[in-house]
Amino acid sequence: MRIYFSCSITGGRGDQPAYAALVAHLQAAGHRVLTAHLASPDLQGQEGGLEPEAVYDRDTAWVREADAVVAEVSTPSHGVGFEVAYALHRAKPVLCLHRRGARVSRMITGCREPGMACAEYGTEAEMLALADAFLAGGASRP
Ligand SMILES: O=c1[nH]c(=O)n([C@H]2C[C@H](O)[C@@H](COP(=O)(O)O)O2)cc1CO
Repeated sequence: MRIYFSCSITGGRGDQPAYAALVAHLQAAGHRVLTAHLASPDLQGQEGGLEPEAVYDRDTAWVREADAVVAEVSTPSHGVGFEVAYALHRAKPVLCLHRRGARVSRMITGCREPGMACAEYGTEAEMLALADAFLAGGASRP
């Protein structure tokens, strides 16, 4: 599947190791992660020179191209929240994953839009298993 992986940049990069593990796992399973670069530890260097309009146009095109969105939402991020809503309103299945105990907006955890799934994990292995289950079944929902 073509997957738009979404994660915090401006909101903070404290969960970057989890982003990297998730993207590597999805790629190893044969998925095409359109935004794999977002998991990189030196992302700011790669994205820093881009104009905001270029980022917006590129990323919204990738969301439209994707079969599903997998977002790691433990670290609050305007961009991730926007991408989640943008995807849902184009009937893309969305999975929002967050660490147990992370403070996540109730606009995410309370969202009951068609195609939306939200799950918490305790360990990295649990996070990966949740993503697998979503892509194997839940991601086929309209
Ligand atoms: O430079 C960027 N490149 C980029 O692709 N994004 C997108 C992808 C991420 O899933 C999301 C992160 O948003 P934010 O920067 O508000 O945390 O927005 C966001 C930025 C910076 O706002």
